[in-house]
Amino acid sequence: MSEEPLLKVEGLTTEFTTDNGTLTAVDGIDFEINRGETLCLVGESGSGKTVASESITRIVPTPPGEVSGSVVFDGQEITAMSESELRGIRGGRVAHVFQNPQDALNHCYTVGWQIVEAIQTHDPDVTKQEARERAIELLSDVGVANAAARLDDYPHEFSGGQKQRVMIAMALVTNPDLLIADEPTTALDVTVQAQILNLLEDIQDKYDMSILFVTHDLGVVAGIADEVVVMYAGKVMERGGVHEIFDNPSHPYTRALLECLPGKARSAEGIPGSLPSPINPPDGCRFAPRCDYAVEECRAGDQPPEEPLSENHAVSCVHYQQGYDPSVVRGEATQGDDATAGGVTSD
Ligand SMILES: Nc1ncnc2c1ncn2[C@@H]1O[C@H](COP(=O)(O)OP(=O)(O)OP(=O)(O)O)[C@@H](O)[C@H]1O
Ligand code: NI
Repeated sequence: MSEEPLLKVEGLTTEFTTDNGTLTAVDGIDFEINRGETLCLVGESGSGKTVASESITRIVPTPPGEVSGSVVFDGQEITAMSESELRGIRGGRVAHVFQNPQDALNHCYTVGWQIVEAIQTHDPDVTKQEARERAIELLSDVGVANAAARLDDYPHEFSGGQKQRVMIAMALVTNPDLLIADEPTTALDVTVQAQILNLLEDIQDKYDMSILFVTHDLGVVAGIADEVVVMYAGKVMERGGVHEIFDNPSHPYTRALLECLPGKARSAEGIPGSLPSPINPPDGCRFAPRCDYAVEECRAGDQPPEEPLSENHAVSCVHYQQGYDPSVVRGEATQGDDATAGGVTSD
């Protein structure tokens, strides 16, 4: 019998009431995160990754947002919890790290003061002295050199990468089971990015956490993910283990994202076209309007059901359904087929 996942999300849907109508940012997505594992939620800007990750503990603003579906965290249905019960989980067993550490740190207080404050808020029985010692330990754990001395420095005395380390230290205060990191390296330069990714891997082991890593950059996914969920316009396009996704990318959207990585065919321009309106999404596969391989069936009904490709790999694409030929979307020439794979745009 396999161990129950730490997080099990089913039919997660988040809608916003706007002046122009109801905007569905996340439209019935499912995923699971196993203990000690990292799941990457990846997709272009506006796909609904942030909203999905913030809907788990409902830190998404409600209203105007409304979250539905099931979120089971460590065996407990948390969607049914009251605001006050949820507060115990957020910033506790589930911690968040965001893209811009400067927005989250208070400029007026030393970094040490802020960590001590977080420690004492979490556990009022901890003395100031104990909290300071713990803060030094945390800062060392996240790789801040001379942690004891740096405690009395203000945020502006830290570089961007160091500030992100401080934010990670703050997230670790409660010894969370799940760390949700939303584009934590996007604002950093490439070398620092790599250091922060390594840090996350190190502390994941030390603190025995699961990580939900949100990014628009498939390039960072390979190094950190165990599992990958590719999102587009509020829906899941493809999911699988990191090897399945990189060695056998199957949805035209995933394949297009890979083509946009540095050094690849579309690295300069990105995927042509733009996301559909989340207020009035197209019928059929959400990606069909931008897909080189869309046929009539791709433009009708709902998002196609996920077709299993292997034990840990599934794709929501008509071309993988029975009666269709997936080689068309995979750029593999089919025998006796004169249609050019890689091809014809239908609009
Ligand atoms: N508070 C809100 N009110 C109304 N619409 C919102 C709100 N927050 C997000 N949205 C909309 O929800 C959709 C998904 O946004 P989200 O921020 O989750 O995308 P994302 O995948 O995280 O993109 P990025 O890579 O840019 O961070 C977008 O269309 C966005 O405009
Ligand atoms: Ni986002």
